[in-house]
Amino acid sequence: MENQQQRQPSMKSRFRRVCVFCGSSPGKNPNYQHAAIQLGKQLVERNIDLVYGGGSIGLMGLVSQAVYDGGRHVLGVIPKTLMPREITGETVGEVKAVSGMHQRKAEMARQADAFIALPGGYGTLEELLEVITWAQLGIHDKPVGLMNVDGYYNSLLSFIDKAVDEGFITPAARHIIVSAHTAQELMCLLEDYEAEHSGVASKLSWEMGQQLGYTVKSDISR
Ligand SMILES: C/C(=C\CNc1ncnc2c1ncn2[C@@H]1O[C@H](COP(=O)(O)O)[C@@H](O)[C@H]1O)CO
Repeated sequence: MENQQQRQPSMKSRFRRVCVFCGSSPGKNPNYQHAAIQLGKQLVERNIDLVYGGGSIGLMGLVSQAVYDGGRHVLGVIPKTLMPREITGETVGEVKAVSGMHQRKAEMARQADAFIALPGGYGTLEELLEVITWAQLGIHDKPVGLMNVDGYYNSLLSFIDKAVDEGFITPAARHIIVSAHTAQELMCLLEDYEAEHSGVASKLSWEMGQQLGYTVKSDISR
């Protein structure tokens, strides 16, 4: 379908670009695929661009196509090793090649004003937990949303609540995760989210920036 750049935005958002983590598989429940498309449409409606892991496979392909079809900018960040079309498929919009998986995550984080995880597997969980950990440390204060489609993440949320009960996660850090069952509800919650954690770990931010190849702290903690 043609990219409809001239479509008028109908809603204002505090976010310019959102990073979506999601399955490289479509999942068995059609509601996961429906949710990926709905999230893409929500971003379009709110005039928000997308950054994601690139390619057209699984839920990644569905969300990126929906954003692209709605006329918003799509940025796919792909490690060079995953670039062959037979691995991740064609990417709509702009493609940024990076040298490895760590650089990909850093670049996606740098480019985004907020993060959202749809259902997914190990890759999605790893990406999600990393941005939560970075928020906990104060490396960034960007909102992190969980699309709990049909209760897919109920067991993860229960586990995190247990970690709070057992003293491994503070109640303040528990509030980093904003979850909802639908894209519309989640976007509304994220728009209102205010970071509760105190202080920015400036030394850590700086060191991580150095490690990841960025020269200034604000590249990540913006
Ligand atoms: C697993 C195989 C290929 C996966 N190909 C990927 N292509 C693009 N992005 C990927 C891929 N694998 C992981 N990612 C990143 O992690 C998330 C998806 O991982 P999940 O394990 O499917 O949840 C996604 O957000 C990407 O950024 C070969 O069989």
